[in-house]
Amino acid sequence: MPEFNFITISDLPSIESFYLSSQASTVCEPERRDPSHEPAWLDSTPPINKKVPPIIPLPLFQPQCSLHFPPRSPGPNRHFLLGDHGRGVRRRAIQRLPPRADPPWMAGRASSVERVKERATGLDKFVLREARGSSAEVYLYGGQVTSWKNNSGEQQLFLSKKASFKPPKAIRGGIQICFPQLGNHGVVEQHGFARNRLWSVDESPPLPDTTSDCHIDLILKQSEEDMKTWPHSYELRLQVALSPRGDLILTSRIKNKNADGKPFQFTFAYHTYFSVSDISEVRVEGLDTLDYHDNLQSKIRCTEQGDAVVFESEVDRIYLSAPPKIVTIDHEKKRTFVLRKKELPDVVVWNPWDRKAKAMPDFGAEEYKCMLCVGAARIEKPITLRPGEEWQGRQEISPVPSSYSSGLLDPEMIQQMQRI
Ligand SMILES: O=P(O)(O)OC[C@H]1O[C@H](O)[C@H](O)[C@@H](O)[C@@H]1O
Repeated sequence: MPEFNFITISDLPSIESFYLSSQASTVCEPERRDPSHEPAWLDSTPPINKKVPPIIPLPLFQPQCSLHFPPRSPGPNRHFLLGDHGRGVRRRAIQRLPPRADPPWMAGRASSVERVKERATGLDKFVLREARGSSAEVYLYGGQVTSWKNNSGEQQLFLSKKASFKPPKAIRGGIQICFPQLGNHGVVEQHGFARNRLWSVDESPPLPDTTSDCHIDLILKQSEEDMKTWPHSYELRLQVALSPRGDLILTSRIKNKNADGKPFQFTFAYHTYFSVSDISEVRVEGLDTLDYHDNLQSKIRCTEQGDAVVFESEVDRIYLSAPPKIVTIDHEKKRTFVLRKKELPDVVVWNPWDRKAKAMPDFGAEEYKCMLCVGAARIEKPITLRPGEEWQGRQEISPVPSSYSSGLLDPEMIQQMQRI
């Protein structure tokens, strides 16, 4: 699903139906007055996501209306043509749209990235503060995000009160980077070594894919010690970014730097601990009908029967070949996490429930009630890289109001998105 750009068109001509086009392409043809109609598309070059319905019914005959567009369609400051349908472009109108203005409270505020030494742990972390209010904390230890607050300052990630920040234990919570393996199927330790190694700041990061001006780039390379068990030279880059909307975007790049000509193979996961209000009120959508490996039943392959995953006992699964968008709905908190992923087909879903919670030294006995792991991964089909080759994977999480569920957008969400 694309994100949306919003524009406001003033002075709509009073015509019964119209179409709207941009320099690049025709955008959509709203059906006559009936808001329940899907728009018809006048052409398909370049392809536009046809699943996008006219979320805000187009109020014809009103002097002003808001329309939504997929991101590749025109943004601010571009020309639009407005014409009545069927008879050519009769009332040709070209509008130059004003750039979306920042809200007044943003005046003088800028994003920042600060390096801080944590007194309690002695570890270095980066504090990202996006100008519109969201923030994140990223440790050099594990390259791990341990905190992510939305634009209203609410924590979105779970971090155990009993988390250990002492190597070699991985920090329990946040987003763990699992490389070069997830689980214990491989030659290295459970979930790989990346989550408990000290990363460095990436001094020569690749150009960011996002428009975010609030990000940190980290890098992990092989150590002599690790070469004993996993004899490969690699560069694992991680960029953590906050978007103006408060989304948390993680991009990883892994490059084979072997000088001996040998390829290597790995699996990967963003083991993401969400903070939830009450696990029994949470549902994960987007995984229905998928096959999964059930780690509680010797990894046997099962098929999801429900239309959503709900939690009444321990769950430890790897869903296979999931769609690019997975939605975790927290009814009680009225909050939804929309997780979008690239090159990471699989999804880890885990809640230890009471018995396992008690058995974990770095996890509170009751904490299973307020956390849920849902993370993008690449497990079933490991990646093989030859020397010089690079792989890139990405996980993007957006916090949205709970009335949003898979594939549907509602006016409340749109209003909220319009405000930022
Ligand atoms: O305790 P950890 O090594 O961090 O692993 C925590 C959990 O991670 C994954 O979700 C695995 O599927 C679980 O079996 C495991 O218990």
